[in-house]
Amino acid sequence: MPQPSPWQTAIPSPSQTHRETALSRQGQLTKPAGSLGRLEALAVDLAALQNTDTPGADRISIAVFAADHGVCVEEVSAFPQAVTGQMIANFVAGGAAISVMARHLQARLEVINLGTATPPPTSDGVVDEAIAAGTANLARQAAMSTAQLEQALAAGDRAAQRAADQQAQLFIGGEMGIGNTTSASAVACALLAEPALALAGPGTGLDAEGVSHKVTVIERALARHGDNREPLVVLASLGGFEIAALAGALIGSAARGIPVLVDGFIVTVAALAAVRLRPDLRDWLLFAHHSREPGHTRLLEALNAEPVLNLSMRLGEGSGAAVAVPVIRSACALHNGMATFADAGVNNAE
Ligand SMILES: O=C(O)c1ccc[n+]([C@@H]2O[C@H](COP(=O)([O-])O)[C@@H](O)[C@H]2O)c1
Ligand SMILES: Cc1cc2nc[nH]c2cc1C
Repeated sequence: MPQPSPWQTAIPSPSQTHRETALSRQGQLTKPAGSLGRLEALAVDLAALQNTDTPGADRISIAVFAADHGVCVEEVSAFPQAVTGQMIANFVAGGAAISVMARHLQARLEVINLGTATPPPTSDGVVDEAIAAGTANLARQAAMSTAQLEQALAAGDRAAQRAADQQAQLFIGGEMGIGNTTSASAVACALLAEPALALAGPGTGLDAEGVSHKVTVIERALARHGDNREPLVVLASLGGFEIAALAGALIGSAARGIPVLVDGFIVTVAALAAVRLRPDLRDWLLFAHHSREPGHTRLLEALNAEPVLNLSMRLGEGSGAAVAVPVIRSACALHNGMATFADAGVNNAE
């Protein structure tokens, strides 16, 4: 009997008992009901997901998935492709935004190389999951084979297993890949049956002319792909290794009972593909921030997601999710530490 693929494993249901206990506690804490706004719902969601009365986000696992994209030959990015490999080295050297945030949060950071066109200047400390030296040019052919897609999904699942081994209370997936907003936009267009114009944006910083060229490249890819919306077919045809690995990591985290804090545009596309594949994943996703990349608004709406922050960030790497962690920690500290009306001898509303 062939082994089931990792993304086929069961995803548990959040604990209804802990949700109810947490909701009841929120109603007894010394504050007018609802006055902590979204912080209340965040604490209640985490209590249900973590199967506990005392939710927390002290132990965080961040995995940054990096890969190159064949579609870069179509000149769809403001930056050269070599930056992907160079940034991998910067992530492990500690100089990237996500490296700083991981230290700041005392989170575990791992950097996973799914395959770059130019090898990183150093691979010390990088998890090597290289599949190929980047995907094929999705404007002209399928980005990857189904075997490569399975490899990427499995690499993501292994990252989720390492997070579980560390007893992570929260998983953050980040990404890095020059050209990946073209791939992510194309995947989103195929899944949502939207035109390229609705989802393509500047990415790392294209001007208006650059964005129109990117739209024509995505239109070509969509015409080649046809109207198949099956998530695995869409990922193989239009995706990237890091996007597919993220989809595997999100499903793998949920399957192991670890809630996920979703980052920006590219991670949200991976989340959309993963939710289409496994609808029960949706319960396990908290949305960290609203990216400046214009297509993110449509994606958040498709996932019925209300992100915690909107700071006009558009960096990727998991940086927006990392910046939202102090808010999540605040929600948990308040939930766990506040006195109840009864404890404090404060009168509740009539
Ligand atoms: O996360 C986001 O919302 C986001 C929005 C725009 C760009 N990025 C990052 O920029 C890179 C892709 O941009 P581009 O223009 O090369 O397609 C990639 O490494 C992403 O991490 C990330
Ligand atoms: C420098 C740089 C850093 C990044 N981090 C994520 N995407 C990126 C793209 C560029 C260009």
